[in-house]
Amino acid sequence: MASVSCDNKQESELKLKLKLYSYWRSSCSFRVRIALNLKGLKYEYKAVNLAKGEQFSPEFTELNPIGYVPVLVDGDLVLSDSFAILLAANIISSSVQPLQNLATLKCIEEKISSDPDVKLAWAQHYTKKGFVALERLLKDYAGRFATGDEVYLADLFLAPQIHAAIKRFNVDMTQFPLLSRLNEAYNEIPAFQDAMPEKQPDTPLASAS
Ligand SMILES: N[C@@H](CCC(=O)N[C@@H](CS)C(=O)NCC(=O)O)C(=O)O
Repeated sequence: MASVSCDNKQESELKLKLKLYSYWRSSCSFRVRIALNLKGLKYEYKAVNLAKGEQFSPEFTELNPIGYVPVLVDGDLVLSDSFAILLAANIISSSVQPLQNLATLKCIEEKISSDPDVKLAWAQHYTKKGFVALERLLKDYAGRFATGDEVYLADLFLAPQIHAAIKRFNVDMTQFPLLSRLNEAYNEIPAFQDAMPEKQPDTPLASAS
């Protein structure tokens, strides 16, 4: 019995070794949640409420001085950028997500207009601009997934951005048939489903279970 409980203890310590600082709606965290799920890696979910500004708390900025999620902590190793965790899918990461990030939208609200429609139009504009480019770029490469018939890095970046476009920014996806088809494929995979914002422990959405 003693050795069993010791094994169990080791197992639970191992499970708790990985900690993901995440926010339910964060597309950058969503990328990493998919990757961890695909790898079958269990992690402790550490919720950082971006809407309440918890990313600027001293405890969090100790881990990531720029105040962004995700942060993955593996023992003594702290990885504070989804690129470092996953490598690249550049259009989403450089030309779409930063332009619809909470920090950008807040700046527009403070410096340009407090009308929520202005923020929404901005987010829609840059999302569509990126999606138009992606539809063209992926047309000769896509299979079931973005770059073939296997899930690869581009899919980890695309799925969260398409999800945000639909659920958060109300983008008309009929203009993007290829991305819509990819989104349907993502929605069938458990690793993607379990990483979705509405399934996270910190989601305020009623559908959370
Ligand atoms: N390059 C970073 C970007 C991280 C990032 O922009 N995170 C967003 C959530 S998706 C965030 O924490 N935003 C907080 C804010 O805007 O204050 C990465 O890929 O991890």
